[in-house]
Amino acid sequence: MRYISTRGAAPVLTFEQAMMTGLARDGGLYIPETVPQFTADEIAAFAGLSYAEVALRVLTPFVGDSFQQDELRSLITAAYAGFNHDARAPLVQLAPNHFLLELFHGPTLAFKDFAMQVIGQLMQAALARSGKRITIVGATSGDTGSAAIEAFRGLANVDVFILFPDGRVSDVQRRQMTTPSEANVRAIALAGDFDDCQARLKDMFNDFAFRDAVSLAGVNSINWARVLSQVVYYFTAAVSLGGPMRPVSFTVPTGNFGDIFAGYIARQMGLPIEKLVIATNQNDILHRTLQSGAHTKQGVNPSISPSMDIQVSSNFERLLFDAYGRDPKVVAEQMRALAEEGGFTVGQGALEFLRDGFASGRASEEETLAEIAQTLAETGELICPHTAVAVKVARDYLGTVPMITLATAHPAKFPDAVERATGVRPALPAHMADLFDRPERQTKLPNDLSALEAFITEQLNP
Ligand SMILES: Cc1ncc(COP(=O)(O)O)c(C=O)c1O
Ligand SMILES: N[C@@H](CCOP(=O)(O)O)C(=O)O
Repeated sequence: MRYISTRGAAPVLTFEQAMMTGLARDGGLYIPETVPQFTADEIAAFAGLSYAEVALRVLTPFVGDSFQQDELRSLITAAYAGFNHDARAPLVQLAPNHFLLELFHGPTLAFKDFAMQVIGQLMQAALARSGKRITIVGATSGDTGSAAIEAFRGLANVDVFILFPDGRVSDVQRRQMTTPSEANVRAIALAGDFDDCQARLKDMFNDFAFRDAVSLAGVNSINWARVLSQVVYYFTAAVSLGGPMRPVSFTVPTGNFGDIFAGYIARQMGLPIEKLVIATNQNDILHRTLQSGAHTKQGVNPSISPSMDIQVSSNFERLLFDAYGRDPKVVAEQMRALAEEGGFTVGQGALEFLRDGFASGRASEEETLAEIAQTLAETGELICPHTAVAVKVARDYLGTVPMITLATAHPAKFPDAVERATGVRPALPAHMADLFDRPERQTKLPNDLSALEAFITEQLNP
């Protein structure tokens, strides 16, 4: 299996190389040259298997020679050992044809654990073989950061720096990043929004002198291995509702477009998915793009679903690559226009491709609060604001095909919003019960590449 860049001017890599490289050296994102296919019988055979075994079958054709089967099996098994639900990703029924896919039973209570725990295992195995040391820099709007810290804290050959937007994550999310005491992990509160964090991260990758000096690695969904690991739960969920003989639809709360892009890959691999619905909060660039064809930034507007407060949606580049018939020149030009002119217009053929593959909707702040209350009243389920955005949008697409809405975080990560909507303050699980008693450690830095690089360099060379 070979990996190519969406911008067409970076070396072609193996799975392991793409995982360790992060952003391609031409600024693009790595993507498999071809997407492996499963037959209906192969998918049907997933029924009754453990989550880890399905993950092994889904990952294997993408991994190629990078990991041997037995090694991959034991790494995946270790990755999911710390989840606190036997099914790992259980389904809960909300209505006759509407299901919630609970993705918050991992150690940091968000769907990020599904991929980050796998990446943690795979990267450690690759580093043990190479004897190298890496510096992971991550950008987070709240959940990627804690999942990355959890997966890599305490490791001798990895340093982790997480950039989060100062004042724009929930208190629980911030404390998950600032309270771990291991010296190899550092949380940086950046004066800016998530788009600034992600832009500075990409700037670091594009500064080859810095990148090479610190052996920079990425664990955002820039990294193909992140997206790949998220493909698995589309299969387990669909199969448990009768797939592939019975099609299903998914509604996905969307920000950086990694999670729903994983659903798009599952569909390409042969999983019958009728609708893939993009659900956005008031930061609705993706919904507006599907409606009008204009992909135009309007500035990030802080919301009660802060992890989705994103306007530069990184993985949309991977979808555009396909929408334009895998023409890297068009992608590179549109990404230049987004960065320098604030947007671009999607060409007619590409727009039809997007509309054939996806539906979309948006939920306002009021609608999100109302949905948290309505879901509790109707079903007894307490949902987080990100999940509520998706449940609200999904309601417009309910039909005869089962709808699976992704529940991406535990409500206790966003207790203020949930309490405001319902009067109920969700409690943190036992392993995090003392989170607010633990001392915090963070560094506040300006939204400035030189300042960030200087801080990281100094921390690595005290
Ligand atoms: C809780 C939660 N829901 C939804 C999303 C959006 O996912 P994605 O960025 O993959 O579109 C995020 C951030 O990634 C998140 O943390
Ligand atoms: N919502 C994310 C933003 C980063 O997304 P990623 O999938 O690219 O890591 C977060 O919680 O940090």
